[in-house]
Formats: sequence, C-alpha cells, structure tokens
Amino acid sequence: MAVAGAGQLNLNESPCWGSRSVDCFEKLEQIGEGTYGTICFCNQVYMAREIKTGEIFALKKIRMDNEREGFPITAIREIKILKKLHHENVIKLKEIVTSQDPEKDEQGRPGKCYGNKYKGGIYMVFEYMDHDLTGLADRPGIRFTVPQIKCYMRQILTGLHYCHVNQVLHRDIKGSNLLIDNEGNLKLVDFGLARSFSNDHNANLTNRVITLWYRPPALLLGATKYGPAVDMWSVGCIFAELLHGKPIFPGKDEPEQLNKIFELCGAPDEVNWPGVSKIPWYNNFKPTRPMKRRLREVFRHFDRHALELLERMLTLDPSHRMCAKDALDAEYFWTDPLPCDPKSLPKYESSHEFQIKKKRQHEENAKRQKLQHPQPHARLPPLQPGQAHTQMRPGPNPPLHGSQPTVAAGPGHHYGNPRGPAGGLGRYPANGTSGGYNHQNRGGQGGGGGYSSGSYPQGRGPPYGSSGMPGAGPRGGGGSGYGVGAPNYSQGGAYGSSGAGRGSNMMGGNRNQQYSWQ
Ligand SMILES: Nc1ncnc2c1ncn2[C@@H]1O[C@H](COP(=O)(O)OP(=O)(O)OP(=O)(O)O)[C@@H](O)[C@H]1O
Repeated sequence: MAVAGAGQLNLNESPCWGSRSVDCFEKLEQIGEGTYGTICFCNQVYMAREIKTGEIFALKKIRMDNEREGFPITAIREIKILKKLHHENVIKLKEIVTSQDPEKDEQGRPGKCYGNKYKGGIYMVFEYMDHDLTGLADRPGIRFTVPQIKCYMRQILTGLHYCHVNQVLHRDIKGSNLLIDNEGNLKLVDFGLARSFSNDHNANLTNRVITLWYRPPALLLGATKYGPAVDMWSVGCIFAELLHGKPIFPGKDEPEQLNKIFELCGAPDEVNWPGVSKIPWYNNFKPTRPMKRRLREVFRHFDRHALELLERMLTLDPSHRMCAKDALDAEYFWTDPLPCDPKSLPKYESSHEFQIKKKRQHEENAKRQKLQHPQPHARLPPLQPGQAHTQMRPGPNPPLHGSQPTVAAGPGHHYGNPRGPAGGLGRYPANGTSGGYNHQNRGGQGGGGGYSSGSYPQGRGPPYGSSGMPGAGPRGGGGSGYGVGAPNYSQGGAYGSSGAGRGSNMMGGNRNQQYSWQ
C-alpha cells in the first residue's frame, strides 16, 4: 500500500474527501480518547455540530505521532476498510476534514507531538452514536433485559458476519467499540486494527492485537496464522459479560489472561485442540496441572440456549469455534423471549466510556480534595460533636421508555461499585446463583501458578514481560497466580457476586504496545 507523505491524504477513491475544513464543524464535547491520547493528545473523538446543517457528528482526530512514516498506517487501514464496508451494523465514515492550524490541546496550548512536521490535523467524520456498550452498561441503575441482550448480540453478530464475508477481521471487538444510538441500533467501530484476510489463512499476521481481556488463546500463545475466529472469541467474552454482569477474563497481563481462560475453558491439549502444541509459545504457557473445562458448571445459572451458544463461541480450538453466521442461527435467538425490536429499547442520556471515566476521575479528585481540606457539607447542617451524617446513596435511575426524556446520569456512580446479580444495582438480568467459582481451588500449586516454568523461545526473549509470569515474580508466591494486588479477587471468586467493576485502565490498556503492523 502506498503511504502518503506527512500531511497528505492518499485517498484516490474519493478526491473530494479532505477538501473541507474542520471549521465547518463546531466541537461540542470530547467523547473518546484513544489509548495514545494519554501520551500525546491526538486521536481524540469529539461530538461536533455541522454549522451549515446543525447535524451532529463524531469527529475522530487522527494521531500524527510519527511523521517519518507519513500518514499513519492505522488510519489508512481504517479509512480504506470503512470506505468499502456499508452495513447498518458498521459505523459509517462520512468524510475526512482537515485543519491547517497547529495541533492544540483542550486548553489551546500547542501540542506535544513534536516529531510531527505536519502541524495541521486530520479528522474522520462519523455518524454520531449516543453510547458505547461499556459506557451504557456502567450507568447506574442499568439493567439489560434478556430481549435487549439478544437484540444487541444479534446486531453485533450481523455486523461481524458482514465484515467476515467481506474478508475483514476487526481485531478489537470490545464494549467500547460497540456503539449504540437512541434508536437501539448497534454498530461496530474502530477499525484501526482491522485488516483484510484471505480465506486460506496462510499469511503471517501479528498476534499483538485485540484488547487483552477479549484476546483469544491462540493469539496469547503466539499464533500468527488466524482468521475470523479471533473476533468470535471476543464476541463470546462480550456475551458472557452481558449475561454475567462483569468481564469474565480480567487478566492483568498475558500469562494471567491465559490462566484465567484455562481455568474456565480447560487446558488446551492435542485432544481438544489438535495442533496446539505447535503454536510458538505453547510449551512456555501450557498448564502444569490438569484443568478441566468448567464453563457449564460456572455459568450453570445461564439459560440453556445461552450456555449452548457461549460454549460454542468460547471454544479453545479456533477451527471448531462457531462462526458469526452459525451463531445467528443458534436456538438462543429463535426461542422465547425473542430479541426485541431495537426501536423498543429504552432511551438514555448519552454515555461513553471516556465520559464516565472522566466523571469518575472528577469525583475522586473532589473526594480527595475534601479529605485534604474538609469543608462543611454544602447541603447538611454542620456536624455537632458525636454526630455523623448518614451516607446518601444515589437511587437507581430506571431507564425511560418511548419518547420520555432521557435519563440523567446518577451522581455517585463508580466503576468499582459492586455490580452484577448480587452486587446491588445489577445491570443484567438476575441469573439466580452467581456462579460460585471458588478461586481457592486454584491455590496450592506450589508457586507454579498453573504454568510450566520452561524457558522462553530461544533468541526471542520472553514473549511477555517476565514480571507478569505467575509464579515467576513476587506475585507467584501464593501459587495461584492471583497474588496480592490482583484486581477483583480479594473479595471472592472471579465469578462470585462481589467482584469489583471493570478497572478503568483495563479496557484497551494494551493498545499501547502495538505494534509492528501486519
Ligand atoms: N461515531 C461515534 N459516535 C459516538 N462516539 C464515538 C464514535 N466513534 C467513537 N466514539 C467514542 O470514542 C471512543 C473511542 O473511539 P475509537 O475506538 O474509534 O478511537 P480509538 O482512538 O481507536 O480508541 P481506542 O484506542 O481506545 O480503541 C469510543 O469508545 C466511543 O465512546
């Protein structure tokens, strides 16, 4: 693929693209920020109004952080792929606009992308979507119904099936890349890691793709030949998360990620996954103790058809994993309660993961400040000696239906609040018992953490940072790989009812390590 020089757009397909200035839009609010946003203030996403029409769009500013390589290959891929995909469940790229001004941050200071000779900005203009699934699910009081989950899942699978038929792998399916509008339509976004594939799967592709919690075992084991099944694993993780109320594989690093997968899905071997022993890092990460598949036991409270579908999506062997088309034919979608009509879904006030994180940060800062400089409570009388204010809990915010006003975000929501069926304000359907996955059983492995301690592939160094190896670093002492400091495990099992919410640094935390592009 030809790479355009810095500041040039090499998009012959549509010469008028890039001819308009970003000044045709009025930026209203930042709604998203790529992982790189913390390093350099590029790649932000804004809600913006087109001045001429008053129409609302989303503007994604393309990061220009490496001028030597010209226009970023990720952006070229994203634009090229989106230009050929036209489907109601795939985000629509409307046009590209540019700005001539030097990059500035939110406060108007000059940008920190010093290496970038081209000082202007390039923006992708998308149709605007009100929510991302992560942001929506994390709203206080949100509780998805079964028909709603079926409706979202069917749209995810329909969009993905369309991508796969058109030989595009998404390679970053996760909640914050599934956008939902107030008509209940769900669309796949963020094709920055996507690429075309050939059906023979003969090309070598990078395995450093897909956000850790949603990354399939083959990639974690170092496979470089793969196909659509990688996306289907991520969909399986999302599906389980929707039913369970929280992420099911919240690993801190790659070895822990694999361990979590093996503990639920069983250890891979030549019987359940022929050829697995040939995958580059299999010998380094194969469990040293037997681990049987426990999916049905852990999620026994799920509906029978849901469990059946989940089983087939979270199949270790990618060649036996269900494809999107077969998933759409699964009984789950054709038995009562049926998926609801997207239009019948509740309308909520706009919620994006970025905004919720920002709000939470704000609240935490305020709390910290208050602790440092205690002020009299603004709405309560000053405390008398011996008195204590009763802590007010934000009440649930039931979603409103039809044309009623949208729901305002509750004031006190934190990612870390207990969630799920027994965690207070559950956001997913109650599923009876909550799994009872007893992580105590994982211990007692004498420092092994479930992994062999074999050396890394010769000449390459460890595939992952050695400090993250369960049993290898300080955390390995307890033997289970879930040492002190691991989020979510101190209060109960991974699938217990008291787990903390999604760590705010986890969704997409691994995009930074990317990567050589293939
Ligand atoms: N069309 C859109 N409408 C509304 N919000 C959007 C739109 N596109 C993106 N966003 C918001 O911005 C966030 C980041 O967008 P996107 O994933 O495309 O950017 P990115 O830089 O690739 O981010 P990341 O590296 O975190 O995946 C999304 O999670 C979503 O909340």
